[in-house]
Amino acid sequence: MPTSNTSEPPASDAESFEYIVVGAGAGGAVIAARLAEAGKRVLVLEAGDDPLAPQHAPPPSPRSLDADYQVPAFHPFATEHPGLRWDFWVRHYASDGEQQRDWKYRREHEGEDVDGVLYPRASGLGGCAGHNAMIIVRPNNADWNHIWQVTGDPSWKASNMAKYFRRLERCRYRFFLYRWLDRLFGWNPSGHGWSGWLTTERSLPLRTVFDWRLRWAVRSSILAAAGLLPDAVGRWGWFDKVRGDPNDERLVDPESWGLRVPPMSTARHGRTGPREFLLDAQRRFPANLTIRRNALVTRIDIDQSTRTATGVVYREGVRLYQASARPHGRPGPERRVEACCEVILAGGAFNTPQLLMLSGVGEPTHLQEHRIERIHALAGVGRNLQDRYEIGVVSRMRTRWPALRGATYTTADGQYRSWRRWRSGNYTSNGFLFSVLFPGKCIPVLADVFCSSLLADFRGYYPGYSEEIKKTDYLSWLILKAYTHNDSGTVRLRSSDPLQRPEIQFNYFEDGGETTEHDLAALVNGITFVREVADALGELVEEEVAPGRHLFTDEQLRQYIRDTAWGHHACGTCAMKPEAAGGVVDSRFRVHGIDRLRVVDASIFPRIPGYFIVTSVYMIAEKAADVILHHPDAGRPLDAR
Ligand SMILES: Cc1cc2nc3c(=O)[nH]c(=O)nc-3n(C[C@H](O)[C@H](O)[C@H](O)COP(=O)(O)OP(=O)(O)OC[C@H]3O[C@@H](n4cnc5c(N)ncnc54)[C@H](O)[C@@H]3O)c2cc1C
Repeated sequence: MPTSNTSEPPASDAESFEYIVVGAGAGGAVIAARLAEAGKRVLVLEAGDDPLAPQHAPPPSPRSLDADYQVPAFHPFATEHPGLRWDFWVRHYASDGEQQRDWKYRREHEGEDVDGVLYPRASGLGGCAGHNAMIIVRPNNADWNHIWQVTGDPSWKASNMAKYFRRLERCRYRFFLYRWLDRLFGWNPSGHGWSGWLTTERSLPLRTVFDWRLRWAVRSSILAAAGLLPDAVGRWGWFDKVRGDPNDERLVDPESWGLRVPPMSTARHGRTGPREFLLDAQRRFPANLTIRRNALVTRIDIDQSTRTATGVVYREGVRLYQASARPHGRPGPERRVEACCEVILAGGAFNTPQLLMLSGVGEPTHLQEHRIERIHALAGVGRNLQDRYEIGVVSRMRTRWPALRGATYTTADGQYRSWRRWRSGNYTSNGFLFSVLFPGKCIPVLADVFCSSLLADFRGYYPGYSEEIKKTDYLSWLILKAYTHNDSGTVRLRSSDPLQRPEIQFNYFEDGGETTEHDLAALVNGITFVREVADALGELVEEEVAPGRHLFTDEQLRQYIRDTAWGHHACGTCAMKPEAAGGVVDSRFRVHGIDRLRVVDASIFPRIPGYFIVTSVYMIAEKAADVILHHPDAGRPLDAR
């Protein structure tokens, strides 16, 4: 019988660190780097490898892992690269009939019974920040104030959280005078950071500027979009004043709608992020930071009598987790390592709840189903799974975009050479042109519909989707519904085998009531909006291929949305709320009822924040470092407290 934990004293020969961080993704890498900088002895255990300097050769692939990781335009290929990818298969609906209406649904894939829709994740140093689209958009103030309301902890107030964005960012796309005014006089109206670890840039490839057709298309779309927004003149004034910057503090919340040009997390137009920060911290503080790759944590060791996390158990091996590309390596023997201060979980919204449940923390009947010995009953583990709803409106153009001539999205073409030699050209961009934000219906002030245009054929995630990105005669609008009302998704164990993926059920549009109607209505508005913008392109467009203009009534569009929506910002499965309200962690990231165990990743959000989630994850990791380091007991082993 698989038991999760014992109350035996730890083996005396086990290695010991002050902090053990599980997972080196957006949350884990940042907190580990900050703790190591502060002089703590930290061990990072990461199931994946380093994409740029792998310990083990990645599985054979025609594509270069190095380029897919670094080149902004190659991010879709990074999500399908066997050296990085973790494929999850998720259900949007419990009913088979409803689920199978989605053409992206697969019953079987590569000889495996998958029964779901592909949900890409990345494993390796940087986690999903190693394959994401690098879009950096800070959340609204309302998101932090909501956590303050839920927890009663005033340190979550937006006015306090703003400093974390400044701390982490190294903005390189706003007027340099701002940097000096901040440095000399402490005057910083834009709220940007100038010397953090996350470089943010924008890209404006000359080829797109010189492509008259694209220029005309962008101009016409912007004018059409601006004309559709209320108070077009006032909003244009704001756009001009802050250069369409979604991260300018003056635009967060009350002015959160209008036209935007989101920046990317790139340094000299190559991907940068938590991986680079973590490795830099290791270079600066080698004695403090140990990083073990290809190390899958299978259990948290929790002392039953004191309910205290004392360490973790892990297994070494290449691509051990079933979500990784095959071939899977052979799992090495179980190894145990002790944390004399704390264990910090940062495995992401799917893996952190899985690990807690495997370790005996979760809903008692569910643990019993899998014959896992219960350490602490915590019903909220794996509940409250949330995501955006996303929809694509895709048009085929009459001719190819001249700016994309010769683009093969491989290392074999001139555009790649131009990126590699000069860091210039189309591949410096992630493909997004500009975005429009507006309130879809439900929240009158906060924008909840985020529409972005990109030069590609993109209709969601399914095996091989990245090949479609190579088409050079398409324009897609990605409509993202923020502040969705669905919090009934779940992550549950499929088995007690830690190498198996959990069962993920999003329960889309679940409540069927007014709030579902709000979400659907907002998405219908999004489709109508981008269609009107696309109409401004007149003869340039050959045909709308998805949804297709034959679908035009509200009812038809709602059904289309239900059938094809997807998401990629999963969060909330270890929510920061009081235990009685279904919470898993308190406002100091501590797991309710278990001592010396924290969670610092996307799973802690009680409500899905903002529009793109990774900036919020970076900010909470910065906050968690403050919470841990400024606590009077920080760094003191338990028996000394
Ligand atoms: C395709 C895609 C594109 C995206 N684009 C954007 C974007 O442009 N902008 C944006 O803001 N957000 C984007 N996101 C979302 C964002 O990148 C993620 O939400 C964010 O990285 C989540 O951070 P995390 O720390 O919770 O988890 P992750 O970044 O997923 O990190 C978790 C890490 O933990 C490791 N791990 C898990 N379990 C274990 C274990 N048991 N033992 C050891 N290691 C373990 C994993 O290997 C992984 O490296 C995108 C997401 C996807 C999937």
